[in-house]
Amino acid sequence: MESQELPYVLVDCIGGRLGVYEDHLGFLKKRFHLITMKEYLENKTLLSKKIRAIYVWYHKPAINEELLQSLPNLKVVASAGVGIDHLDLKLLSSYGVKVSNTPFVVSTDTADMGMALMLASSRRLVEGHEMAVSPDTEYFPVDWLGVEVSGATLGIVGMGKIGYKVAERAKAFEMKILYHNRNQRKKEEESAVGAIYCKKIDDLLQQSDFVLLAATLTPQTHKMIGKRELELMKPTATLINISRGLIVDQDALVEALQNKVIKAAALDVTYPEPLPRDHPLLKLKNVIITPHIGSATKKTRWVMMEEMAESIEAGLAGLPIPREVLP
Ligand SMILES: O=CC(=O)O
Repeated sequence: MESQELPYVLVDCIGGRLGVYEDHLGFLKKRFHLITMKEYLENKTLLSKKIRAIYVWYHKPAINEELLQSLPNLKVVASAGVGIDHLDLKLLSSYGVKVSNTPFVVSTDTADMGMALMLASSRRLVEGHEMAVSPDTEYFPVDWLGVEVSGATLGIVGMGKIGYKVAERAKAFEMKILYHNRNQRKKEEESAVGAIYCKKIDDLLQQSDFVLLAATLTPQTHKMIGKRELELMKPTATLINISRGLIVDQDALVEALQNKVIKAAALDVTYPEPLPRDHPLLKLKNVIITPHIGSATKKTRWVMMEEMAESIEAGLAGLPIPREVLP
């Protein structure tokens, strides 16, 4: 097939680079004619009617009404990952645009990331590494006490696919597992991992040594962890967030960490991302921040890309869209 016959798909640039892995380009370019946002904006008249799909990676490009109005032949938006809080599904549907995501493939890696953050924070891996490689620090390991993960109480907020996978891992660490979720899991699912349901989040917050956030961002969960909730946590507890930054009131978190209301935080997500370089969270020793890399392993990112391509191809062929997200 000639490249001009391939469907035109809009992608964005992130930090001046194409928001697509180098390794994925060969696969994608065989199927699609990729147009960057910059190319599109420079050549709107020629391109607006040609673009039929948008490939959304790391929440980019932002899709608003103005963009939708300018793309009369847009049929599919394929979004990487499970969260779709960056998309206005009703608006997209009103323009006849179908949406897909990649909800299944990200769970294992994101759960691994939750465990990695919990272990890294509790055993002070980042601080320890910095000290161990620093040329002018005297190496004095007896200072480096952490807290135990094995046998501690883990409270999982949001027991969907990712939360449940965290529970499976935590079971191997002999943790006591509490969870809070809109709906209680089936008894057999609870007993398979030894998880105890807390209908009231307060009970979970008061008892947990580690509170791990794996809830979907919705208007109901927006800033659900605020000053009150942080004050309910133990002063020895750590907050881990692998879902979305906006689940937490970040100003309240900064205050709680500065005043030792809680012990520490380990965050794969913040708002905004990245944080401004002078943000107070970046100055705190009891905080670990990673750049939203829950699903960032080579294999998973490849499958995500394949699934997105598959959804675009199906949508453009008028077939049912795998993993379609309905408004
Ligand atoms: O943030 C990542 C995802 O939504 O999968």
